[in-house]
Amino acid sequence: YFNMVEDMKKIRVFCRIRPMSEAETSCGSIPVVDCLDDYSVTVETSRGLKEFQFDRVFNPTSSQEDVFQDISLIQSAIDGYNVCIFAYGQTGSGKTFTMVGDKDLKNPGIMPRTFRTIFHITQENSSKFDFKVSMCMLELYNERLLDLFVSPVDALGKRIEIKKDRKGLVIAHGAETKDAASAEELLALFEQGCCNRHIAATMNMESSRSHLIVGITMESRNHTNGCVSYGKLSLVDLAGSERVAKTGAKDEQLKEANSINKSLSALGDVIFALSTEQVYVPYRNNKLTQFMQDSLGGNAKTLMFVNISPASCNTEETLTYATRVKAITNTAQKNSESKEIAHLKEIILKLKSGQPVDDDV
Ligand SMILES: Nc1ncnc2c1ncn2[C@@H]1O[C@H](COP(=O)(O)OP(=O)(O)OP(=O)(O)O)[C@@H](O)[C@H]1O
Repeated sequence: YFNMVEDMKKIRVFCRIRPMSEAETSCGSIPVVDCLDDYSVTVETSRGLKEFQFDRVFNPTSSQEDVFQDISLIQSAIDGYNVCIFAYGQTGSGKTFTMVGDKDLKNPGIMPRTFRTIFHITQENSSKFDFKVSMCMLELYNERLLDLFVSPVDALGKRIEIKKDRKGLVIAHGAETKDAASAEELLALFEQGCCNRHIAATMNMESSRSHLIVGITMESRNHTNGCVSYGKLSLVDLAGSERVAKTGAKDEQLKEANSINKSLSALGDVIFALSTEQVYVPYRNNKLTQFMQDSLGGNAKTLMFVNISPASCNTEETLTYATRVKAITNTAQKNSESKEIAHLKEIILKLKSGQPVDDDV
């Protein structure tokens, strides 16, 4: 039943408003973004109040737990679906905070919490299934994929190609894939990857100017009938797309910004094509969308965060991002609260509380 509910909502957009930063307050900016309820955001603009709808809105006081509690897609990936969760938004809007957490992981975000949840679910089901969990970790920098499980110098000498494997999953051919038997092992692999990313940053590849891609593959074998299913979870922390004119970027920075903008607009085109049910979906236009191909569209489930700053100095960017995702939320909204979904939700609640259900769906 859980997957039936999730099936009806293939792309969902959550909005997270971060608190005002010290820099914003000290330069005289004021908060102009408000949450009307769990689904709507208003932005005060010089042309009046603009309202935007999302599948869920998190306000500046929402904690990392609150955000993670609303993500139910980890179970879907373990059940054999391809799932993609990513954060999108202006530079400094809170993408890394949402996806990874703060610097020393005192306030862990979606990625570390996901590692724990995967093993929590697999342990709960270990009497019925054998599970195998593996992970690859990549950085997309200036349109080049780099393996974060090898040293940055070695990574530069490696060629990584995006291919489909025998099971039909998209893989980064040439990149290391490591198995993990516990949440701690998965977290240790992730920290190793982050460490290589920091070293690379000191070699002039600033990490916030690159996209971080974590791919987790989950294989489950049913003890009773021997059936094997494969699910893939792609967790992506996208680089911020800075407006080149505003930042006055030059040479190398300009190349980085252009490359980031290229992959973000390719991703935007794919999401738009999917949400408007176009026949042709332009996955092959960019390495980012090529890698995410099996986790966007088709049977895959996508959760996109749009991170925004509440400050008046960022109103223009906030409006741009909110407007860009409007086409998607409109479609998602249409699918989200049908009678069938409400009925299935009721059944799930009953099952959770141990009450009997009539199987008349
Ligand atoms: N919800 C939040 N609560 C508290 N602090 C936050 C929140 N979101 C972001 N921050 C803080 O705001 C700052 C910028 O956030 P973050 O680095 O996540 O932005 P970003 O969108 O990933 O930026 P970039 O595109 O440059 O990588 C960080 O210091 C972060 O800790």
